Amino acid sequence: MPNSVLKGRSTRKTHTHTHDYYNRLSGHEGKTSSLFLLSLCYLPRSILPSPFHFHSLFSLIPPPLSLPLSLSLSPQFSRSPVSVNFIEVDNREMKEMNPWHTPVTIIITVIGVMAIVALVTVAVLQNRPLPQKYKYGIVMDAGSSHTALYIYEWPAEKDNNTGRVEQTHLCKVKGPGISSYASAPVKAGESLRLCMEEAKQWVPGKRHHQTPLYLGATAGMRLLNMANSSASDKVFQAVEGALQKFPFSYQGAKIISGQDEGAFGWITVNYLDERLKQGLETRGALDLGGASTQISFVSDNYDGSESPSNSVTFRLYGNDYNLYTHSFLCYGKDQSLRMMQAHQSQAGPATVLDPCFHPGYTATKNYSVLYDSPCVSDRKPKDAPDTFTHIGIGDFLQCQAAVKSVFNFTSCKYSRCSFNGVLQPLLQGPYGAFSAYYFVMNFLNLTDTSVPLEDVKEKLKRYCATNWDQIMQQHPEVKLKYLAEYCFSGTYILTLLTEGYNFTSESYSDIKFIKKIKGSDAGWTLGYMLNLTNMIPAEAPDTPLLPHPGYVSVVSVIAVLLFILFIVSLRPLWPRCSKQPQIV
Ligand SMILES: Nc1ccn([C@@H]2O[C@H](COP(=O)(O)OP(=O)(O)OP(=O)(O)O)[C@@H](O)[C@H]2O)c(=O)n1
Repeated sequence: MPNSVLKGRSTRKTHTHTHDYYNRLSGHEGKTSSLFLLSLCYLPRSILPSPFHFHSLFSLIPPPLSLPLSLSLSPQFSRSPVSVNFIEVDNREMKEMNPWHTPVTIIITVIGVMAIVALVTVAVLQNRPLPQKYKYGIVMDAGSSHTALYIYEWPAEKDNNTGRVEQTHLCKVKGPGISSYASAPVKAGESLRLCMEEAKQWVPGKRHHQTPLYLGATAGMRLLNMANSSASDKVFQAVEGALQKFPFSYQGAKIISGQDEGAFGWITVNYLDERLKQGLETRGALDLGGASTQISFVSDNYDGSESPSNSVTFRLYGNDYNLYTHSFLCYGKDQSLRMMQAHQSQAGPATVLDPCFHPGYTATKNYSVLYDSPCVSDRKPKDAPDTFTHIGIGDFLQCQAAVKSVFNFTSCKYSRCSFNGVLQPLLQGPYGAFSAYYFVMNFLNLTDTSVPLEDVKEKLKRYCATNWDQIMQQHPEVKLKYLAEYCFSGTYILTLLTEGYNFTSESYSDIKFIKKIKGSDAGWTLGYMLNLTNMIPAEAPDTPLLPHPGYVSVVSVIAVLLFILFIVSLRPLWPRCSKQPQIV
């Protein structure tokens, strides 16, 4: 831009004019624009692409502000000791020489800015997470001691692989397990009604019809089915009739096999721990119920060729697993107590002295009730009286010996066995122990497995020796049936783990007693539902390269870079300051 366009004035005159102009524009928005122009011209040369022609900058002021084409100073500037030369520019000439005023440049600029704004807006809006909608699934665990209803939920748009399934509600059915209703099957169905009503409240109405409802029965029904299959069928009929009255998508009630119970418990634990998705070392699962107990783990020493009935193979998230699992029917804690007491009362005595119950504990028990289970029925003494007096003596060491009597360690046709001639590969930790393992060890305050096993046994020894009256006084809130059995249950757990499964003083610390993982109960139900709804993909899902915030950031940065590029590309059109700004 030729310097001739600038028309410098004498300092004195300029000063006067400045004041005149300032007076005219005082409070006018023109102040800001003028200050902006001055600032641009005072930018260090290094950041300016070419020397600015000071007069050209007037053209950057929008037309209404660039008139009258006289530069004013903000009050701050006019008060500073620095004096400024006043500049007057011929407006018409300026317009002709400044390409920023050409319609094409203005249109390109406007379109460029609009395109960038549109790009960023679309990036933000299109990828904005939608308000979360959920899907639901209901699983009823019809266990030997009780039934529990679990409600799971997961994000609706991600059900085929990536959404996390979480437990939202647990309802414990009042009364015993459904197998206890063999003589009055209708009551088995009725017992489920309250929890089903609760489920109707927890699952939004518009999701009811698409919410799958499963009922899986475990060892209690396995035993009833063995003892009396028609009674078991009637219980299922009653249960089905009751469940079908509810608006959910009923998927059937069935007895799940011990192998499935073990495998689904293992899936639940490792799914909740996110070990499957990330392909991490898995955690073995130890599940202790009332009528059966399961052990499941992956071992490098087990490929399924030895005792294939203990092998379950999976392909989950792109990884192959060869799981060892075994379910010991009758080795849940209620049935094992029966087996131990059957052993103690083989001769049918009128009094049974029991080292696994507290001193001072006395109860009258019925022989026919004790032997009313396929786990012990064949051992019922012939000439026993109807009842016997059950007396506690609280001796841990004797209790341990009595508990051991329920395990058979004599025969093993495999390379190594746990008990009862069942193959068990070398233990490979870590392990999660849940259900009754947790209830019992938590009550006894023995969940810390870093405490040496000998100390754990010592604590249990003292607990067992404590008088029953004192125990009842200390725990008035605990159900008497549970309370009376914790000495036996603790002893059984330690014996099962160490003598049965061969945990040593060292490997005992690999066990973690758990109830919940990230808000969901550890147990077979979640794994069961994940399997039946195909919620765990065999292959690792394709994940988007960038999460939503990352995507928006990248698009925004690209948009800003494009904008800068666009501005720089117009460099030939940039206005210039004069080499010697007219500011003194
Ligand atoms: N606070 C509690 C709750 C339960 N229990 C015991 O824990 C066992 C129940 O465990 P659970 O996993 O619920 O077993 P079920 O599902 O009923 O049994 P199964 O899986 O063998 O059918 C029962 O022996 C019960 O007496 C306990 O000792 N303390």
